[in-house]
Amino acid sequence: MDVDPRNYEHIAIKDNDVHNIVLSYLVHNCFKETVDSFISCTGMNQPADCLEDMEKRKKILHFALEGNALKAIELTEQLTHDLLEKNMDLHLDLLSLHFVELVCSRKCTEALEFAQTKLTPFGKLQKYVQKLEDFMALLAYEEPEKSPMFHLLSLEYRQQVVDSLNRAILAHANRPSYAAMERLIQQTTAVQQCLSEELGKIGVVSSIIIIDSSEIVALDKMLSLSSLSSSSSYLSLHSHNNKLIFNPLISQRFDGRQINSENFRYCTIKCRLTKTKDSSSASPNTNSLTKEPHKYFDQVIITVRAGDGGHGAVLGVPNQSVSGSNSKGKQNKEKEKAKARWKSSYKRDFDGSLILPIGGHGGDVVIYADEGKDTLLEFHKTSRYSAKRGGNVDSMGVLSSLLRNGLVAPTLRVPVPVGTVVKHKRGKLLADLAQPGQEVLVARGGQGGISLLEVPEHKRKRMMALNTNVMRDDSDKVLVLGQPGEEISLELILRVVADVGLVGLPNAGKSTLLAAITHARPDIADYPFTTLMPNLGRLDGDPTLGAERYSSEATLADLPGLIEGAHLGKGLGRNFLRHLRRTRLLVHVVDAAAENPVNDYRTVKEELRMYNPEYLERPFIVVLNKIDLPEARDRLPSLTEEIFKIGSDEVTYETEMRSEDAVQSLSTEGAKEDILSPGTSNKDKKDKEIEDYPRPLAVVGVSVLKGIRINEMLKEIRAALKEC
Ligand SMILES: Nc1nc2c(ncn2[C@@H]2O[C@H](COP(=O)(O)OP(=O)(O)OP(=O)(O)O)[C@@H](O)[C@H]2O)c(=O)[nH]1
Ligand SMILES: [Mg+2]
Repeated sequence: MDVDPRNYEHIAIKDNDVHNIVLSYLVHNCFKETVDSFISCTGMNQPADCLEDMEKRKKILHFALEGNALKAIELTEQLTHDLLEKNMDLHLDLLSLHFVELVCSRKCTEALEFAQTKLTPFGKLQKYVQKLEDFMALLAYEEPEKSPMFHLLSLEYRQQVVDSLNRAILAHANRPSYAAMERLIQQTTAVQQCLSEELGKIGVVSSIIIIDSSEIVALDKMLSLSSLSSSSSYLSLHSHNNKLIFNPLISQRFDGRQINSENFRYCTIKCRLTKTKDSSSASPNTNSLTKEPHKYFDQVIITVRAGDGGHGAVLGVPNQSVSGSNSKGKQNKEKEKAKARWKSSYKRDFDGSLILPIGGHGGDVVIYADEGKDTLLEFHKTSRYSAKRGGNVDSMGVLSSLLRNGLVAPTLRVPVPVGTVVKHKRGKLLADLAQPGQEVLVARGGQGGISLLEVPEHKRKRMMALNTNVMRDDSDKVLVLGQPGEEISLELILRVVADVGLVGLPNAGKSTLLAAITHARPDIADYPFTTLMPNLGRLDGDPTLGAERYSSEATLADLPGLIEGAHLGKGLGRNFLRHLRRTRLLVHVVDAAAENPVNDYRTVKEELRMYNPEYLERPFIVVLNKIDLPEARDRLPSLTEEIFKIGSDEVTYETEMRSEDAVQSLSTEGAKEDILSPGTSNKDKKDKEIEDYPRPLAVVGVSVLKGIRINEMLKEIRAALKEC
């Protein structure tokens, strides 16, 4: 009788099947006591063959897990003879456990010697080199638990090795290396994943039929879930000839054979897929990033780590003894030859001293200003940057002229937007990357380790004549190890670099103005706070200047709109007011068709004054926008006059930020508050009225949308830029 998968759910599960799965799991993992009580509870027969070696395996695994890897190796060899000889991966893993144990107990000399005698022979095979380097690197750290290779010291790593040892011993005894239950869990996970990929993140109840669970092997990839529709939530896994077949509808594809219920034993597992949160959106950081990018636009903390230096090596002197010859003359001849070979194999400096290879320098970390970057947003997603470690000197080698220095790791170059200030997390200013291409070295890679000669005591005297620095000496041993690279937490603060800052209430037309005179394409819409983050645009040079036109090019920054109370944090504008710091000229954009444009203008000025009175001392022009609308056009003359009158003739513009002010302002960025607190030296400025500050350089009526009087406005902007 063919089996309809929809009927699988009604198939009764036999207790015995489940008991077998559980028992095999307990035996597999050497839970001896539990095995005994499980058997007595369920009344199952003692599976004598399986229990036989459980005791021995348990002992071996126990030693390995406790850190006595050498004992575990010894017992494994007794139980399995050639297992470790054949399985080099496992052998190295076990030896590494002993090495790690020595490192953890700070027995560095012992660890180094153990590595040289037992681990480095594995380095003959390229596939082990990286692993060996990682282990050796542990020696370079005073606190290896805090090194980048810390996971090698973890219990998880040890457990992993113990698990693979267990599997290898079982496989060696021709027993399944994974317990049926482990397989089952793996398969269930795979099915769950396939289901959720296929059906989306909707709730699905699926019945997974595991057939002949003791024989379950990996999923057969030839079958797909293509025929799975959201309504068919039944899957079946068929085991036949050690092949597991996975198909929503009973497979006609199953080697062309008919499947019927008599061929298989069944065991049903129910699994419910529930709505799961997408892990990427689960992180609060990413979540808030997508919702409120403006908050993360210009400030971030990152950690950078330079690469560790590669290790030097303790180099052996080539073996000069010649064995197997009885003839003295021949022996002497061979000896002479070996001596000559050994001498010529030295690399020497011009003064005859030996040159020994050194480990490669670890990669430095450099931060540089890149014109292609606009924001610091991406650093919120990836906040850790690590350079590569330098290459080791070939520790297998004897001294020869072919021995090379370890490879120098490349510098890790991290691009940031132009205008980024780089600081130590706790304050110290490192660099202000205001020009494209400017860079700062923030973390130095570790120095590579030196190499030493392993010279027997009786030859030492003669060798000393060659070079005094190459002798092996206990106190120098540490220098053989590459030095750790620097790690540092940095604060990056973006200061938009622009010549002109556009300020005004929301909806005044700032973004429209930017789009009208530059190639920038900011979002424009008929509602406030369209602009959430500054937009930059490049104003072409003045064509009337001929060849000098390029010197009159300028960058404009369109900032989010300001509202009353912005200096106290209302709206978005305050987040960006600090970006006006580097501008030379401000352009106040006023909606001349608004209810009270003069009031609007005053509001913006007041906010600037409250935030930083110096902003009112900066040269500025006023653009009365939207004069295509009759209500603006009609009152343009009176508005122009009124606005022009606000301010004093007597004060002059502060056309330049003095350099010490600039440095001061950057080094106090940590406080983030540009608002002056009472008692500061600028208190007087803050107490001044708007009328006490300079008047605008010009007031122009335009319609940036309709292109009315744009040229006049450009003329005023250019003239003002020339002045400051
Ligand atoms: N009639 C008219 N409408 C304009 C003019 N300039 C801009 N607008 C309109 O005013 C609205 C707001 O323009 P935006 O450029 O987005 O204003 P904004 O100052 O950047 O606003 P925020 O980004 O919210 O601060 C849009 O609907 C524009 O089409 C103009 O000269 N005339
Ligand atoms: Mg805008």
